[in-house]
Amino acid sequence: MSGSGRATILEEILGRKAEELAERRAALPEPELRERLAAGDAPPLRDFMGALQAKERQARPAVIAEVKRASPSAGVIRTDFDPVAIGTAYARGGAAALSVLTDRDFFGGSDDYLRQAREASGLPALRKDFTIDPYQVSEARLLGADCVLLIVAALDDDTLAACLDRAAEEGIAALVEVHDAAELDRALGLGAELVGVNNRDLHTFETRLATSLELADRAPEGITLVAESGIHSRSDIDQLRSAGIPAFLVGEWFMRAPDPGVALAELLTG
Ligand SMILES: O=C(O)c1ccccc1NCC(=O)[C@H](O)[C@H](O)COP(=O)(O)O
Repeated sequence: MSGSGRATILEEILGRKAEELAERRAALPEPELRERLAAGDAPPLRDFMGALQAKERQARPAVIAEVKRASPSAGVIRTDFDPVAIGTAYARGGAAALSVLTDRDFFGGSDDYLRQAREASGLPALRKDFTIDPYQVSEARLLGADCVLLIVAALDDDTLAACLDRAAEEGIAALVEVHDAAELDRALGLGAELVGVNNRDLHTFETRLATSLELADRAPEGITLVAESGIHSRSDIDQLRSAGIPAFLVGEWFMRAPDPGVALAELLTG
């Protein structure tokens, strides 16, 4: 609970996520989930990390383009929401990878949007959701995700370590999201290799590009950093790149554009 005694939005989301997890486990118990994976029921994996690094080698910013219908901070963002059209547009516009919101209650997302956008784009995809248990990592793999989001502020060290282990076991990447130096140190201490710095304070919704700029200096060589949230322009990207950040996660800017693929291409070409 926050200092004011009222639950913050992150606490609210995590409370609902625990209920949803119980519902999902009842519908597909973990042993069955893992049997389905062992039987090869998941789509073939795509190399998420490789896609970010390939763009790095080509000296172009690697953009993870987000498929997001709504958010707690902005409400409904896109009314003509078509994940197939958006995924196709992002592939055409030069995305390195997709991020697809699957949380239904707070972001209007769906597991189907992940399947559909990934299939239409041919790109590796991050399942953007609130992971609180290794079950969801295996579930993400079954849905076809190539990467899962692990938000440090939402996890204690044991659970974060268990989720990272499960991601390694399933062969999928983990984007470990931090917002301050203490969270970055925790992520690195547990061996995270792909680290997202969220410029959005998940308690207040304020976005500050400076968050990524400040934390970039603290990340050692060999860590792939992704700046997330509040990125709107080529000059934002150039500023972040000059601090050594090679990859960028952009949602709302593209989702509000008439053609998200054109908005992405414009961001890439400046
Ligand atoms: O966006 C929100 O309102 C939000 C609220 C609570 C938890 C997470 C939230 N957003 C997730 C994200 O971090 C963004 O979708 C992502 O980084 C893209 O940000 P943007 O380009 O600003 O849409």
